[in-house]
Amino acid sequence: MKAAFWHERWQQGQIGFHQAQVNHNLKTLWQELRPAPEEGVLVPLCGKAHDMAWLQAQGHAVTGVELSPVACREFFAERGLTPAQSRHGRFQRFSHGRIQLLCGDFWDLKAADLAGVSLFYDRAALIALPPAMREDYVAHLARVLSPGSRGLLISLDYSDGSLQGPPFNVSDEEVFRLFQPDFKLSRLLQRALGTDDPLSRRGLTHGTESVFYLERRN
Ligand SMILES: C[S@@+](CC[C@H](N)C(=O)[O-])C[C@H]1O[C@@H](n2cnc3c(N)ncnc32)[C@H](O)[C@@H]1O
Repeated sequence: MKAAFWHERWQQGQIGFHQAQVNHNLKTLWQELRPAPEEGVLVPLCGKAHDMAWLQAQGHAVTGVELSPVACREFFAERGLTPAQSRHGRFQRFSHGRIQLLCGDFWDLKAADLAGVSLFYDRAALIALPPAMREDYVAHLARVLSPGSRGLLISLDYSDGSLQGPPFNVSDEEVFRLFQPDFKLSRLLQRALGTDDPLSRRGLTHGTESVFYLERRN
């Protein structure tokens, strides 16, 4: 997926992936990480997810990484906040309180940008990427996260080919294959997508959502 694809989606407001509320799995499963409020959270490919505000409300400092300046601006504007803006390496940094959004390419993120971060949250990031980019994504995640970092991954498995991604089909086997070299992982939950899921309007008939616990190996 080229950057232009995502810029266009945001400019045209075609953001069906954006959830109107905080993700249910995040609220129910975050405690599985045994998170301490002083631990910072990385949210790769963050969009303008309400999940980041929820994470901040749990006491965490949040670092989101997002290509689109539209998404970064809207995240703060929708909360009536005016973020401070500065240059941070190759990123444009928007920040307010304990949330900073680094606007730019995830692959430009460095371990040094994540001081104090030992938690992460991936919802609709891995599954937004086509197969050829996923290995690179996981390798980069492993590169920037410090050993022992824990995170949640929410993925989507639909094998009937009924949908043209993104979101892409990522089987649980693929999740294990991608992450196992650098992460310990276990599946916390798997559930069938209901007919009320927004993806059913795009033709998805059978799909499951899985939530994984991940821990960066030492
Ligand atoms: C499917 S959306 C998910 C957004 C968010 N995680 C959520 O739950 O709403 C994927 C997001 O990744 C962003 N993105 C895609 N490629 C990226 C990259 N290389 N670096 C940073 N952000 C990227 C897109 O602009 C888009 O907002």
